[in-house]
Order: sequence, then structure tokens, then C-alpha cells
Amino acid sequence: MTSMTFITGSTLGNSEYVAEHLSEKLTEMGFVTKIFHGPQLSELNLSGLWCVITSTHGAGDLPDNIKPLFKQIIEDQPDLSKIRFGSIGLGSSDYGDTFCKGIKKLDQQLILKGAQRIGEILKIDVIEHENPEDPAEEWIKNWINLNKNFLISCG
Ligand SMILES: Cc1cc2nc3c(=O)[nH]c(=O)nc-3n(C[C@H](O)[C@H](O)[C@H](O)COP(=O)(O)O)c2cc1C
Repeated sequence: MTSMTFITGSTLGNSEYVAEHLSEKLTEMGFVTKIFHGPQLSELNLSGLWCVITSTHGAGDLPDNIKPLFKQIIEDQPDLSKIRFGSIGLGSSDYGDTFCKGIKKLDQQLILKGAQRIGEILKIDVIEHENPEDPAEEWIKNWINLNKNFLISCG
């Protein structure tokens, strides 16, 4: 059975709802999922599939609950080369240049530490999408397809 780790950063809960929704969908497809809301690096298995979902707050900042993980990734320099991941950002285009800047920062650090991003970052504009779960569900179906060969090799 394939495992998927969801990691969220959230202030108001929207990113957490998206993770919970996607986790349910993947469970229906036979995945074993785990969700971590603002985890410490030490809690995470540094291999396999990750889906990182975070909003942006302040002036392009990550939410407070995922700042410790972001800092640990920069400072502890973990080897993330056994991770394949997807990135989802929630933000509002009202914020102009800082639209979805949080996920861009985190995504960049994961790649710098050797993790391989599959597919493009999904940036969900909450102005356009009253239910961010909808574009996220579409995206993850495509993302699973992009990982098909890897999933087959996992058995
Ligand atoms: C005080 C505040 C600052 C925000 N700053 C940004 C920002 O700089 N860029 C952005 O894309 N969205 C920004 N947003 C929008 C949030 O990212 C958006 O509302 C998102 O759905 C919140 O998700 P969450 O509940 O998971 O934190 C901001 C929202 C608030 C309330």
C-alpha cells in the first residue's frame, strides 16, 4: 500500500480542510495517509510521497504553525533526496506580489535539500474558488497520474 504524507501550514484552517479532503480521496483510492498540521522536522519520515499545503499570511509569510518546520529545514540541512512531493498554495490575489509566496518559499527549500517536486505548484486563489477543495481534488488526480510509474515500482 502506498503512503502519502500531508503537511499543512494554516492560520484560519482552510489549508487543513484541503488536506483532510485530499486525504479522504486518497484513502478511497487505497492509499495510507497521514496528516501533520505544522509538524516538527523530527516527526516526519524523510522518504516517500509528501503533499505540502500552505497558505500565505502577513506580507508573504508562512503561517506561524509551519514556520518552525521551515526554519528547521534551512538550519538542519536534512537530506530530502528520497522525497517526491507536490505543492499546493492557498492565497488571495488581492495581495498582489505576495500571492501564494508562502508555498513558493517552502517549495524552494525542499528542492534545495534534494526533494523532487512532481508537477507544477498549484496556487489556489481563494477569491476565485469559494471551495479550494475543488481545484485541489482535480490537481491531485493529475498528480497521482504523474507519479504512476513510481507508484507501480512501489508495488
Ligand atoms: C492578515 C492576512 C494576510 C494575508 N496575506 C496574504 C499574502 O501575503 N498573500 C496571499 O496570497 N494571501 C494572503 N492572505 C490570504 C490567505 O492566504 C487566505 O485567506 C487563505 O485562504 C488562508 O488559508 P489558511 O486558513 O489555511 O491560513 C492573507 C490573509 C490574511 C487574513
